[in-house]
Amino acid sequence: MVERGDTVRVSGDAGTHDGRPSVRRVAVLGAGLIGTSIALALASRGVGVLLSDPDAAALRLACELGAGSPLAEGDGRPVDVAIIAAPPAVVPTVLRDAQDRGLAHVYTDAASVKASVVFAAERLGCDMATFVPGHPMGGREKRGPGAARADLFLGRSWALCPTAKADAGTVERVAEVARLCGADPLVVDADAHDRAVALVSHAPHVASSAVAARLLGADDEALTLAGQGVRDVTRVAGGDPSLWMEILAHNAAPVAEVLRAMAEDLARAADALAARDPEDTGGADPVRDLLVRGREGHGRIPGKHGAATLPEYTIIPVVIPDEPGTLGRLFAAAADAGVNIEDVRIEHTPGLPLGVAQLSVLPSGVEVLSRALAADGWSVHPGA
Ligand SMILES: NC(=O)C1=CN([C@@H]2O[C@H](COP(=O)(O)OP(=O)(O)OC[C@H]3O[C@@H](n4cnc5c(N)ncnc54)[C@H](O)[C@@H]3O)[C@@H](O)[C@H]2O)C=CC1
Ligand SMILES: O=C(O)C(=O)Cc1ccc(O)cc1
Repeated sequence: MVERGDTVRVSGDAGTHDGRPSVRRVAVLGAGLIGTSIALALASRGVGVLLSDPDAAALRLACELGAGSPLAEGDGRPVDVAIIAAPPAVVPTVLRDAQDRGLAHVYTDAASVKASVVFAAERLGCDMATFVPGHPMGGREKRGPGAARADLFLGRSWALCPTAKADAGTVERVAEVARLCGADPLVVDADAHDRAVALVSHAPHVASSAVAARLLGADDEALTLAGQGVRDVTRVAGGDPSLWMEILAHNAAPVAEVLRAMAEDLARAADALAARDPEDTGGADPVRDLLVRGREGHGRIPGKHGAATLPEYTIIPVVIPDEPGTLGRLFAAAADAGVNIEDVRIEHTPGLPLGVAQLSVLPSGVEVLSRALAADGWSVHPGA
């Protein structure tokens, strides 16, 4: 039995409840990045998935990817769990509408903010006995079903924020959805959740945007010098501004508090650097203090839970000419070698006729692929 508390890990085996699977059919409302990723993960575990989205193209693509079949084609029987994976502002109305239709026995959502969703759901008269607000802590800076991945939540925490009105058994049911997706369910109070994600997700997103926004005024030469560090720090800034504006507006006060503290650190560092004597190498320094505290803070980020279950890809860099048809030939060569390319990223050097394709493959395929590509005339750099 799950108790509500500040943060409580939910025990249990993946996909079972009292030894029997209790989540066999789900509906996912919102077939974007998160909804389709949840659907793909559940479908891969044998769960029947019905999907809906007001965007017909998103729904079609999600279904084509194997995430499920359209809800409209379902038989009308209530599913075990309905998962609302739509933007935060619409979650309460989607919930109310789904409950009015008797769509499911239990309802959850995936919105990045929780207290405002709970507040609006209660005000709308939603049945809080069957609603367990949730938040999977896996994501990407991309949106839409095309960016979905069945392994998006592997080893991630998945927050569950039931109110005191939640029926016994509902939290277990939603925790099972999280476990079926490979995640680690954690029961946490909605306000505590919002303060936590302000610190570990929402304020970092704004900080990433602040770093990336400085690049707008940079000349091309400066950008040519961009290395992996700035790419890492600004990755999440590539997220959808409309979705993030909604997330930040729904968690405004906790995010503002973290941003103010960051701004103070940065202002102190800037003042100290501006006043710095280049000869002075010792003594107390606000900049050093920030760097030391930063390293300590970084060290506090826990490793991914269950990292052993994550597929580890090896990246094989291949130098490619920047001309039409190159990628097609490269992929065909990989297919001839019988090795699946799990992911690909292209690095271009502006002004150069060459780029680097970073091919992600399972370790078992590295040697076969490297040898086959080299034999086919490609410039391959495994281990680089
Ligand atoms: N992007 C991320 O990395 C993460 C996002 N989330 C949360 O997941 C939710 C979905 O975000 P994403 O999948 O990233 O966005 P997305 O933009 O990829 O997908 C959202 C989907 O919801 C659909 N939608 C809009 N109104 C709807 C309605 N009334 N009923 C059903 N569907 C509707 C849209 O057409 C769209 O296909 C948001 O609440 C977000 O806060 C949670 C964890 C990570
Ligand atoms: O891109 C990443 O690494 C993320 O961590 C994304 C993310 C975005 C929003 C969330 O509510 C949860 C996770």
